[in-house]
Parts: sequence; C-alpha cells; structure tokens
Amino acid sequence: MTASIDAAQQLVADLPATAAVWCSGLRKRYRRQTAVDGVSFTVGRGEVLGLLGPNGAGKTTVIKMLLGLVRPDAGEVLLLGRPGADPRARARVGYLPELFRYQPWLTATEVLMLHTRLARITVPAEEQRQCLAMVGLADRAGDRVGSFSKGMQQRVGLAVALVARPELVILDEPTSALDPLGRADVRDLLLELKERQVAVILNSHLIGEVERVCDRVVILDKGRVAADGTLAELLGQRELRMRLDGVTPEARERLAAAGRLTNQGDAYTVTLPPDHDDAHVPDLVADLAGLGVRIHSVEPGRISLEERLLGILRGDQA
Ligand SMILES: Nc1ncnc2c1ncn2[C@@H]1O[C@H](COP(=O)(O)OP(=O)(O)OP(=O)(O)O)[C@@H](O)[C@H]1O
Repeated sequence: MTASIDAAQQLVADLPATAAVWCSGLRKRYRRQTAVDGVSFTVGRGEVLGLLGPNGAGKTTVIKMLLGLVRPDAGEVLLLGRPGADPRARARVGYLPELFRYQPWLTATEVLMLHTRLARITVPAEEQRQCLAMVGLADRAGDRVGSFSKGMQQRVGLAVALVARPELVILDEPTSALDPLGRADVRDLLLELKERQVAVILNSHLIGEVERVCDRVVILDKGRVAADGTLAELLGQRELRMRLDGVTPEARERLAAAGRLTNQGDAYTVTLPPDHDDAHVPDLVADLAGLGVRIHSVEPGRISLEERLLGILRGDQA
C-alpha cells in the first residue's frame, strides 16, 4: 500500500510543471462585434508575457476571460494548473484592472486588508506595509485613497495585485497613469517578480517597456493572435546599417541582393534574411568597395519590437 502511494507521489512529482496560464480557442462576440476570435497561448511559470496590439484588438477581453470576469462563447482556461473558475486558482492570481477604482473612504492599508480577506489569505501587517513601500506609498499608507492622485491610486492597485503572494500577476496597462519615475519603478518591480518566479501578463502600449521586461510577446490583431514568440524569435531579423556615397545602380543591385533595402540620403539599411550568414558581410563590403562605393560606416543592428509590431500589423512578411 505504502509502496503504491510512494509510486503515485513520484508520478505526480515527475509530471512537468503546469503552466501559469493555458488558454485555448477563446472566443467572444458582443452583438455583431467579434472581440476575440480563437485565441490560444501559454504562459510558463515565472515567465513575463507582453500582450500587445492596437486599440480594440481584444487584449482586455482576453484578460477578462482568463480571470472569469467575462464569459467566453467558446474556449478553455487553466490557471496554475486548475480550471480558471476554481477559487483555489483565483486566490493565487493578482490583477490590476485597466480601469481601477478603490473605495475612496478606506486608507491604503485598509484597502490591502480588505483584499487579503477577500482572497482568504493571512498576510502579516509588516508584509502589507512592505507591499505599499514597494509601490512607493510607504508615507501615504494611513491616508484615504479618495485623497490620492490618479497615479497614486494606480500604485494602490499594484499593491492590491501583489499583496496576496500571487503566483501569477495580470496587469492591464499598469503604467497608464504613472509619471516616468513611476514607470521605471514598475519596470524594477516586474524584474523583481521575474526573479521570484512569479508569472506576469503585461498589457501595455508602451512597447519599450515590454521589450525591456518581457520574455515572450503575444500580438493580438482584430481578435486573433497575429504573432506569438520569444523576443529572440520575433526580433531575430537583423539589419546592416550603412552610410555610403557614390552608390551606382550596380551597387544598389548588390545591396538589394543581400536583403530588403531601404535608404534615405546616404543612410542605407539592409534587412537581412533569417538564414543570413555573418560571414557574407565582408564579401558585401568588398563588393561595394570594388564597385567604387565610399563606405563611411557599417553597423550591425536588430529591428526594435516597435518596428516588428508595426510590420506585423501592416502585414509585412517576416
Ligand atoms: N462590454 C462590451 N460590450 C460591447 N463591446 C465590447 C465590450 N467590451 C469590449 N467590446 C469590444 O470588443 C473589442 C475588443 O475590446 P478590448 O477592450 O478587448 O480591446 P483592447 O485590445 O483591450 O483595446 P485597448 O487597447 O483600446 O484597451 C472592441 O471592438 C470593443 O468595442
């Protein structure tokens, strides 16, 4: 008997760790408007996922379906290995909504106490204080939230999302009301969560922010997944940026043979194909010199997430 229990425990221990989020085939229509149309993705434990896409792409609707705040027309959700509707899973998830509003008559400390009680988790007062300090509200803990600026209320929302020791945090535009210093604070906070192996979904229009902290990105467009991959996969395309003069039609042809060519004045950019071999760069430079081109600089580069996002949304080929 004991042997079979041991074997069963070993079997469970050997199972691969469940994902923080797994969703498949999520769909939602509002009257004649399709908001989300067959969205599937996974977020690993401790992974920071950026959710990007234009206004109305369906990002908030996806987030609300993950959290059970909007009922999907189709599709399934698992949070931390349990069905999305299971209260045991939800208690381990922190959430900052896009439109945040907290009870104005409560102090910041009382808002946190209320949320830990709702999550049915005991968090020592000292830890709650640390949580407020982490979002820069240590000095305002005893003040009523109704007297806070919008940015300060968003910081309260971040503390609420973090206070119950979540294993997954979902942040819907967490820096929309924050000043540049506040944005930098959130960036540090996300990196700290990553270190603590807390999984994060970050919906943000601030692409630089996403590029700095996210491991992976899902791009939504018109309710569908337009791209899903690690930053390395999405930004794998590299470029050669050159300053040239004396570019003859033959030299231009040679540049275009190396990749997609754009130019403005004396600045030439070749977007290299995915199978490009770095060993070919000296050949290109030698050929250009042989064709009489004066080469002032050659700089390797990588496209930014913003350029990639715009390319995907405009339907450019990778
Ligand atoms: N409660 C609702 N009733 C009707 N339509 C809705 C509702 N919520 C969202 N929609 C529609 O669903 C689509 C997706 O909206 P959603 O808020 O998910 O987009 P989003 O990507 O989060 O946009 P944004 O970047 O502007 O916040 C939009 O066309 C929107 O009008």
